Amino acid sequence: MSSYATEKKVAVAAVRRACQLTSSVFNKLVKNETLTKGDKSPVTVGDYAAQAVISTMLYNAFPADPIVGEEDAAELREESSAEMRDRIIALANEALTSELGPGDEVSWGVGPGQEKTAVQLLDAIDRGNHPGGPSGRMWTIDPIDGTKGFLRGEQYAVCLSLIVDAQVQVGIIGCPNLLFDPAQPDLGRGVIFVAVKGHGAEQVTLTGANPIPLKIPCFAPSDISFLESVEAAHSSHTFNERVSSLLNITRSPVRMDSQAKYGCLARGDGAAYLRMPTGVGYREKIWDHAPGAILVEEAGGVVTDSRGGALNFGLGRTLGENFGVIAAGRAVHSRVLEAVKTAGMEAKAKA
Ligand SMILES: Nc1ncnc2c1ncn2[C@@H]1O[C@H](COP(=O)(O)O)[C@@H](O)[C@H]1OP(=O)(O)O
Ligand SMILES: [Mg+2]
Ligand SMILES: [Mg+2]
Ligand SMILES: [Mg+2]
Repeated sequence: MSSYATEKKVAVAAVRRACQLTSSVFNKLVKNETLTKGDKSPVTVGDYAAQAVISTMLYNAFPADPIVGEEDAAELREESSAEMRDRIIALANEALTSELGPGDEVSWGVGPGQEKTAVQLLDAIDRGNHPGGPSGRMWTIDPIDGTKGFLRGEQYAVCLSLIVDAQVQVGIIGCPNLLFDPAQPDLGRGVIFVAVKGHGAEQVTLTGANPIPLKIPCFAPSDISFLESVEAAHSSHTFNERVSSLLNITRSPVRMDSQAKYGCLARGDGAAYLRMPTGVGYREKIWDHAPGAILVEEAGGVVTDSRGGALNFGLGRTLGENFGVIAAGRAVHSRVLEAVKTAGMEAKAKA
């Protein structure tokens, strides 16, 4: 099985630079309220600029690889976006060319990259327009996952994956605001989760240091707690409550935005991630689950939809029909799956 060593190096380096960018956007634009509350622009600036950085670095290393990215530059190309566009270009170039210190020589093969023109960076964002599908290599980019968490100064994630013939091979999740070790808060914040299919999962610092292999622990029933979205609109809190009570779970759920939930699951901060749709019609996106799914599987866990079926990353930009997501260690997963089926039947009988 390929170890995807070059892909992993480039992907970690790209996520590292993008994390530096999103942190700086938060400090410059969100924390100081440079832009008014409720204005979606700080996150929009961060989204576009981070996708530009990651896409540029991927192109440098793998020019033929298609990209399924969340953002596209259509709006940015409009004359009315000139001010925001300039800000994005400056931020992306700063992130692409800054000296990051130890471990950075991997980024471009030879240290920091060259400045890019506005045209090159807009084109880089638009390279994320690949439709996805069942065959070939493709990368997924979610430049800021958990935008609500980003704006609150809580959890968000910079997410990147490599999919080959519909199978996720490499997954990287950068979490600038996540404690490196919740048991040792003085180690500070900032984690990059890394997984390669068949080669395990690990976490490193934002500088790529201190690698720690990840393995989902076995949980005693009394230690089980759920990880779930903060936003009730993104996944059903009430359904999770019912599943918890069917399993006699007494611990409160841990609420957190973004794919940081998959990372926390992979290292044992929470025993199961349950994401049930809140209504009909929303289709989960592949960039919201591919990096998390490979991470949890490589840490020894199981990721399925709510019926126990595999997530299909070969259907296009979405996971197709949305039946939710259940991720957990093997033993917990089968118990949660049973309870989800029971809760689902109860809900149907009531409707
Ligand atoms: N109705 C919805 N159901 C499920 N997920 C959603 C819904 N609306 C948005 N999302 C996505 O959920 C992800 C965040 O999940 P969480 O709340 O667990 O952090 C985001 O990628 C967000 O997409 P988007 O970035 O387009 O808003
Ligand atoms: Mg997302
Ligand atoms: Mg996003
Ligand atoms: Mg979004």
